[in-house]
This record gives sequence, structure tokens and C-alpha cells, in this order.
Amino acid sequence: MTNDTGTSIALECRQVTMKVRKKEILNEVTFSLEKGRIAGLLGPNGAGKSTLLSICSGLMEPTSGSVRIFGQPAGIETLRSIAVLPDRGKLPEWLTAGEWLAFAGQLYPDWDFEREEQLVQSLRINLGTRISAQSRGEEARLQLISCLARTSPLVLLDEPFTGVDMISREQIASSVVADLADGERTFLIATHDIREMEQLFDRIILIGNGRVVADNEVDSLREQGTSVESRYREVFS
Ligand SMILES: Nc1ncnc2c1ncn2[C@@H]1O[C@H](COP(=O)(O)OP(=O)(O)OP(=O)(O)O)[C@@H](O)[C@H]1O
Repeated sequence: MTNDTGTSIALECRQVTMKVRKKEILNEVTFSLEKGRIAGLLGPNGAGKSTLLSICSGLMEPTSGSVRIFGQPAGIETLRSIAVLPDRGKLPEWLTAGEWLAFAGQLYPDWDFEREEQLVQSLRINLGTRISAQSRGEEARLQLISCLARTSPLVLLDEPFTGVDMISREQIASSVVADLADGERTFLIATHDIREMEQLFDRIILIGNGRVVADNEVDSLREQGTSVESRYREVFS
């Protein structure tokens, strides 16, 4: 896979600290994610999840600390290895969904057209609808396709289900993302939709006030009779 230098670590954050105008948003965040993992990045509003994902994507530089993607420092060079679904991203409203996907297919060298077609079917995208006329949930699904139709080895999703109805969330979580998790691709997903995503995660990283407050293997939690939701409540209540 692209940029795969043979390391088994897809993403490594070492003592990542972010300060904006003296306000500390992230404080020495350290964790690493092995290849093939599907990790949930969970935490209350304002905990620092989106900021951390922006730094991991290489689009934002931390005040201190470092991020490595498959062993390389995060930045322009590593962008091709990462598919990012940003928080509050916007698609060009004047295009139809089909026009946007055709454009995205030309834009990304790792675009999988067959996969795009499957995703359009399973997420029920009407290709003729102009993006400006799509509902919030429809646009969120189109954004998700823009990310998942790529074959990038690392996928960073920030709130992929904003505006998506409950049944569709469950369907996307159980079929689409699980289907893509072939043990090769690595996912880090920031979400508040813990119940729908719980079955998918094999690891959870809990962020509170800009710090990693818990980092658990989901299998270990299950062995202890604890669910992801209970663990979240235990840490943040
Ligand atoms: N550019 C900025 N300038 C000042 N403060 C910022 C900036 N970006 C983020 N923050 C602050 O940093 C904190 C973390 O924000 P962030 O969006 O990363 O949190 P989050 O965990 O993604 O929240 P949510 O779950 O609500 O999406 C918040 O208090 C936010 O107000």
C-alpha cells in the first residue's frame, strides 16, 4: 500500500500538544494505532477530537509533539495515505451528486470506481440531485462515499453520521464500514454515536479536556462484562 514503509504502526501520536492563544486544546496526547485497527475516538463536546484528527491528517501542525503516519512525519507527503472526512466539510453545492463523484474520481489517484458504485447503491444516493438540494443526511452520506471510495490505508472520520437517520447509521456502521475493514485499512473515527458504532470498534481512545483519559481494547472490556457505552459513562459521568 502507498507510503507503507513496512511498519506495523499506521498512526503514532507522541506528546501532541496544541495551544491556541494560550488556550490549551490538547495536552501531551500519546497513542499509537496498529495497522488494521478500527478505533473510536470518543469524548464530550469540546474535548479536542476534531483538533486531534486535523493534526493527525497533517493539515494542522501541533504546538509541540509529533505525528507519524506509517513511520513518516505527518504533512503534505503523507496526505496521499489518508482519507479524511472533516468535521463541517462542505461539498460544491452547484454540482449534482454524480458530477461531484465523477470529479472526485479524477481528483484522487486511489479512487476505486467499483467501490464507488457499490457505495452509491448501498447508501441510496440519487446521483441526479444537486448538492444544494440534498438534505443534511444525504450530503453526509455523499461525503462518506467521497472518503470510503478511496483505497487509502488510513481513514480518519470526524462525526461521519451527523444528520444521518438512525436506521441508516446502523446500516452504514454494520455493512459499509465493516465491509471495508479488511484487516489492512486502519480507521480512527470520532463520534458521539457510540451505540451504533460500538460493534465496530476494537479499540477506544477516550479524550477529555485535551488529554487521553482512557485507552481500552474493546475485547478486554467485553471480557469484563463492560460495554463501550458503560465505559464512556464510567469515565465521563
Ligand atoms: N481555532 C480555534 N481557536 C480557539 N479555540 C479553538 C479553536 N479550535 C478549537 N478550539 C477549541 O478547542 C476545544 C476543542 O475543540 P474540538 O472541536 O477539537 O473538540 P471536539 O472534541 O471535536 O468537540 P465536538 O464533540 O463538539 O465536535 C474547544 O473548546 C474549542 O472551542
